[in-house]
Amino acid sequence: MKTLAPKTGNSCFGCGADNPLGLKLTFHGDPEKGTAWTEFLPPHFLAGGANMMHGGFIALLLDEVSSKVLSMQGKRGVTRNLEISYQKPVNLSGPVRLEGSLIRHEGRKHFIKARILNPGGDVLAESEALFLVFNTSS
Ligand SMILES: CCCCCCCC(=O)SCCNC(=O)CCNC(=O)[C@H](O)C(C)(C)COP(=O)(O)OP(=O)(O)OC[C@H]1O[C@@H](n2cnc3c(N)ncnc32)[C@H](O)[C@@H]1OP(=O)(O)O
Repeated sequence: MKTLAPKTGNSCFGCGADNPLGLKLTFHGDPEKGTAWTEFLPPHFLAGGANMMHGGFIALLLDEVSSKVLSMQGKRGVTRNLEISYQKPVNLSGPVRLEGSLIRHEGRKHFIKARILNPGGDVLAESEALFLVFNTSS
């Protein structure tokens, strides 16, 4: 098990310590299994309408936890493709859990699935992403 905490000098909206507007998320994961996860209480400024999270921020969270699957393994890459299924509203009055896992990789191409769950274990949104990794030779 590995933990990635926000670092100074990193202004990433999701995980950096130096973004005053950022979420400053800490992630956990298993590099060998290719997994990453976190739990947090979404701030209300992520709202889209009523008490629901904005769809763009849902995409951000799925992208973020997907990228952390790679970070856990010491890999650096960027999102080439992100396909999202919005299944239920993400309610802003309770905590959410983000989970990501590596499906497979072909050289630099890494295929990663992710999801957002509520405390009852309901899947609210899911994604499949293609990340292109810079620092891999296999
Ligand atoms: C540094 C850490 C930051 C982490 C931040 C968290 C993640 C992010 O939010 S990153 C920000 C958002 N992403 C970006 O800004 C990336 C913008 N895009 C780019 O820079 C480029 O498109 C880049 C570098 C990803 C890829 O460019 P390029 O090397 O030309 O690759 P490209 O040819 O377009 O596609 C790569 C491969 O994916 C394949 N591919 C593309 N889409 C798909 C798809 N939907 N399904 C399967 N394969 C696909 C292509 O066929 C190609 O395959 P092959 O290499 O075998 O021919």
